[in-house]
Amino acid sequence: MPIIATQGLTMRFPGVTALNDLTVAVEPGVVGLVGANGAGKSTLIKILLGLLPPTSGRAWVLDLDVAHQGALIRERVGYMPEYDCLPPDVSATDFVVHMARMSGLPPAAARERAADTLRHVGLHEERYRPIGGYSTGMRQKVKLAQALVHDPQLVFLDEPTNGLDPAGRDEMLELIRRIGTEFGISVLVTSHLLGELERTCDHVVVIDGGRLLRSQPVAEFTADSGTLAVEVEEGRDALGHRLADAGLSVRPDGRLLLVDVAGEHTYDLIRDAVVELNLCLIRMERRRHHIEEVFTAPQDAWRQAPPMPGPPPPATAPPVPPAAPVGFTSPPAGPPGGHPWTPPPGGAADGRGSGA
Ligand SMILES: Nc1ncnc2c1ncn2[C@@H]1O[C@H](COP(=O)(O)OP(=O)(O)OP(=O)(O)O)[C@@H](O)[C@H]1O
Repeated sequence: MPIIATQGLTMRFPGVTALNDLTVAVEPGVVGLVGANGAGKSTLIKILLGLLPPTSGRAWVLDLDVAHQGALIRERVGYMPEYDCLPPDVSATDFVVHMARMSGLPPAAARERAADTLRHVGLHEERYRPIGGYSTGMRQKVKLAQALVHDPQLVFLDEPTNGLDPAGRDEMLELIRRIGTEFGISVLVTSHLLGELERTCDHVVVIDGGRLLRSQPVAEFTADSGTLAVEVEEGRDALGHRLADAGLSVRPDGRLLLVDVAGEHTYDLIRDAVVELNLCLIRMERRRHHIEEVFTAPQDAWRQAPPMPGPPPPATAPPVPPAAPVGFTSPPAGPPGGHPWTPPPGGAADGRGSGA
């Protein structure tokens, strides 16, 4: 059963469409909801909690209809809002106990659950101090604790890493992961940072301008790219030209060469070229996609790669005419859609680069 499902969900505010015909379903687990600022993430959460009626469309949370069963949804779902209005004069313990009582727990159970939850989020030591003296990271933990205290089936965490330094961010992401794995609570976590969701989530939903861009397991986002990253100690360019001569599609990327895998023989060609050129191979590994590439078409990504310099002319040879290496090193003379170091159709380039 999906934990969340929407069908043609649309939310229009005066002058802005926050959600635009959004249809998506997500299964239990740790789910990332990602989109730029203003993409519609918080609006979706408010609709899912039954707090904001959509302009049109329908939505269900834990099989409950947001239009009629908002109160039941809020009993079973915890919510960590993006912004806080925590009472400064109250301790974390008193605040979280109060929230537990509001959720219907009796006094003793509320105190026990609050102590447990504050310990889980890492606020055990400071729990009796007034919240007004807390750092941003501690305030985020209080918000997280109050979302978890009534033992929900599902939590909505709206930008939980906002305002945190790198160490605080890592700690929060680790906590979120544990909520899903150790406590078995499903999580919907929003972020505008794709990279941090890659480590934390099982599934990612990407929205852009209120529309669904993608909904996919993280493993599919980060599937094998079909590219080998090759690093040699010195002689990157010589190796690149040699591999292109051999008919491989190869381009530079910093210290690396990225080689499209055309079959098992690709490995043999690289090995042979390294040996023939007497180079020191540091690594050769399959590349995985990064989740950020969702926003970058593959051809754009390749265009960002700096064009490879042509091979330096041998000291004794006459200078290479400027036009000669173009077919080998720059895209215009190659096949349509080709890229640096892709040899022209019909096979290898003239071989001037090889063995340089
Ligand atoms: N109550 C409202 N009245 C008018 N416009 C609103 C209202 N709430 C949200 N919006 C608009 O709807 C769009 C989506 O806002 P929303 O807060 O859902 O985005 P978000 O993805 O959560 O962004 P952020 O990451 O900045 O929090 C924005 O253009 C926002 O200005």
